Amino acid sequence: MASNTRPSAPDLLCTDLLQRFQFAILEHVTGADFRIIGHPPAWLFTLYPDARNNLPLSIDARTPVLQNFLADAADAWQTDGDDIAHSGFWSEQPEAEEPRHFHAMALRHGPSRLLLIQHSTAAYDQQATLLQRARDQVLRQHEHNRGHQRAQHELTTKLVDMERSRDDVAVILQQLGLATLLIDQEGQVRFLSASAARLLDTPATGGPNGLLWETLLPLTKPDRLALQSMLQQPASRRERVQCHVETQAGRHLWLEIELQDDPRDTGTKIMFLHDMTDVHHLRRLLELKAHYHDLVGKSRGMTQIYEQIQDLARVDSTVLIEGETGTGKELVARALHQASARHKGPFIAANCAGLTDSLLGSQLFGHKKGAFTGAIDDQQGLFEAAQGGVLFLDEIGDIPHNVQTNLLRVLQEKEVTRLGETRPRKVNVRVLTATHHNLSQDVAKGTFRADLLYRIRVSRIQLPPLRDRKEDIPLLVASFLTEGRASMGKIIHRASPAAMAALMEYHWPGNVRELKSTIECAMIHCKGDTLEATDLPPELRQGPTDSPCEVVPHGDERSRFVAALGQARGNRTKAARLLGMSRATFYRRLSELDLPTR
Ligand SMILES: Nc1ncnc2c1ncn2[C@@H]1O[C@H](COP(=O)(O)OP(=O)(O)OP(=O)(O)O)[C@@H](O)[C@H]1O
Repeated sequence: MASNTRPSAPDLLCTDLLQRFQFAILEHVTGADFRIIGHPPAWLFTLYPDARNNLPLSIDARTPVLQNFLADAADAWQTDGDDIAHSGFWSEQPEAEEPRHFHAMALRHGPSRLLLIQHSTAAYDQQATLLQRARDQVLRQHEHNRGHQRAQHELTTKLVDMERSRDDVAVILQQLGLATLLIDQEGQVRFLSASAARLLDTPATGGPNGLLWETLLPLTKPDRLALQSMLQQPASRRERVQCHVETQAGRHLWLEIELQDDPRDTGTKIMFLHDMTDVHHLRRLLELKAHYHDLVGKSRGMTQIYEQIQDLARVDSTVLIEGETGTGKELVARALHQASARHKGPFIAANCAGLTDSLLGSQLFGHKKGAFTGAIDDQQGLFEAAQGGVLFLDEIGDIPHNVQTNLLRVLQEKEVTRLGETRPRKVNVRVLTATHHNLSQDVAKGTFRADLLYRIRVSRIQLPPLRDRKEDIPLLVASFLTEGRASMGKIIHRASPAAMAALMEYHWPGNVRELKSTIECAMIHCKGDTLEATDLPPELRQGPTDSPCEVVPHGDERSRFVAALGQARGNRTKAARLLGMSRATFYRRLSELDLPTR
């Protein structure tokens, strides 16, 4: 075990708690060198066997994601605030072992630059489940917190042995440094330890002061009821109660409250307050920053998008989502739907590109039987289908003029009239739209109605291209490897440092969609458990290659399209995927390039 532990008294509980969570705590020394704080978990030595003897521990290409993360960590260490940098989840598979999943956080603690690495015990490809489980795990692990149990044992023994006055109890509680209250049968606070007073931003009280615990602890009603009910339970059936408290100084705390009987008088209860606020914040940060619904990314650009989505989820306005092809516009629309009060209603996506006036009109607004040739039945449109939910209109810049006029009317009146009918029907639908066009320019050119633009652009979200947020690439790669593992059944856990460098270097004109198809393609050709640079398409590599990976050659755009169609044997969906673009964009470019769309 590492010998240079630094157990300063106030940090002991915290360090112990982090270790309970399987955190390895490293302090930055210089460059990639770190000093291990406390007792490192055994898994650290499976990653860095030499750390057992050769301190300091040097982070290197054995953990490429972690090595990569050091650049982000350096930024977080430089700030004076409470910035925490998150690596997101990644996997390592030490020789002859099951894959293990990790995430790391970098933060400053006074002058110390800390790197916390956590071994995540659940499968990281089920992050949502993991977060829920992690929370349960927090509770379970905390339950077994040895330091705390020792303290409680010591307390109980002393109470039984000594049978002294309450003053003695108070002295012991005080010395143990735990946040505790003693409450009598009437619910009055008989004692409040200095730690508890500090935690609650209230003066300590060594003796009875007539204050009820409900007054001292400003809990929400459900939390108060839960605690009251726990007070009635026999000791064997009591569980910890999780509570949120806003202190007198306005601080928000997340506590777990544990109740014990005073061994000399079971009418008196000892309340232990466990402060879980940091853990709560860390988890929230982790949850908020590394991914949001199905969106992956922890760059500043993406975290700002997550915040925007959260804000816009609270209102019901139309939103225009702008961004290059493959930047995740549809995922943003889906996240907005999921985060909003309409999440129980439907999410209907319609692509407006490449459809004629009447087809798109009938698709959106519905039609009456006989309204046009082929209208063999009454048919509701997508507006009606999205009733109570969200209608996402992709490629809104491509809708024909006639449909623009009808759409404007629906947005204004909140009612649709099916083609061939005169009776309008009320609709309650939130409309989200997306485009890669510059709609202001389309308005200037006269191809898009200005009044419709103002209607749909009440709020806007602008997605950054991938080349402007390359720090998201390792996280996206990890996420696509996970998806690929599930769908292809190939156990590939990581990209080699050289492959990762090539992925970071490339300019990604097709953005995240192109990255995703690149990883899928590379996984097909990968022979081992690590993606190598040679598994990547040639445009990402330097020098010639004999990789059999299916790729589209460089050259002018028309030849690239022709080559892609050839490779895909005329299958347009496959050709679009090879070029890293959506079908809609592919069809649009085909007609712009004067290539057959059928
Ligand atoms: N931030 C992201 N995290 C994870 N996957 C992403 C992200 N952004 C895009 N993707 C993936 O890339 C692909 C394209 O995403 P999406 O269809 O949302 O892009 P788009 O901007 O709407 O594209 P287009 O303009 O071509 O229709 C999808 O497979 C999606 O899952």
